[in-house]
Amino acid sequence: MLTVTETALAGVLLLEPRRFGDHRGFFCESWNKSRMAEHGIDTEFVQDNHSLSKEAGTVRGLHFQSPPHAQAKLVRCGRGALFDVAVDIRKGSPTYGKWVGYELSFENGKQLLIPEGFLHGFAALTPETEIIYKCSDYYASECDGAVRFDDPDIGIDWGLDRDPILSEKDAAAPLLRDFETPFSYVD
Ligand SMILES: Cc1cn([C@H]2C[C@H](O)[C@@H](COP(=O)(O)OP(=O)(O)O[C@H]3O[C@H](C)C(=O)[C@H](O)[C@H]3O)O2)c(=O)[nH]c1=O
Repeated sequence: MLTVTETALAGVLLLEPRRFGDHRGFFCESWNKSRMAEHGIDTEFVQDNHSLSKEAGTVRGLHFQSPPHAQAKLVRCGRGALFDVAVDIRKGSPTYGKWVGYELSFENGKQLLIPEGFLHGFAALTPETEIIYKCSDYYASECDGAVRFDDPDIGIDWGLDRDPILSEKDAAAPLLRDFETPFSYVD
């Protein structure tokens, strides 16, 4: 009912809930607390987010919320397709500054679990891309933080074939080297 795949970043997981297809379409339990616990995932989610990116090439990120309102996220694509990215920013982590990215789409039904201590961002790959994601803490604007999506020290390959559409906040975000991460790695 749920396939969980580890990634190159410990704690970042790729999830594929089973879809029951029939002549009408499909049914899928997109999130099941007990099923997640069977895979050792006990993240408590408190807020669902949903955004629409009208144009392909829209990039939102790289964002985080600092403690005491750090957020883990469970991300999926409600419509269209997106390239979802997580970056490890835990001081002392063996994978500090490293990233992983996966195509999440309505078609493939894949989800990405991103723990606290990681940046999150995505690029819309199609027009009218909708992202839907669970957060483990509430929005706290005073804890909102960002790093530039095109930080050369991180080196994300977004697969964009055009200049990205960014918010003013994202266009003005600092580089990783210019900011003190609020997260520390715990082995
Ligand atoms: C995130 C958030 C935003 N807002 C309000 C604040 C702004 O007035 C408006 C747009 O916010 P923002 O431009 O930060 O939205 P995104 O650029 O999509 O940011 C999100 O995109 C990346 C990919 C993330 O992972 C984060 O959840 C979040 O940073 O929604 C809220 O009211 N609650 C919220 O939880």
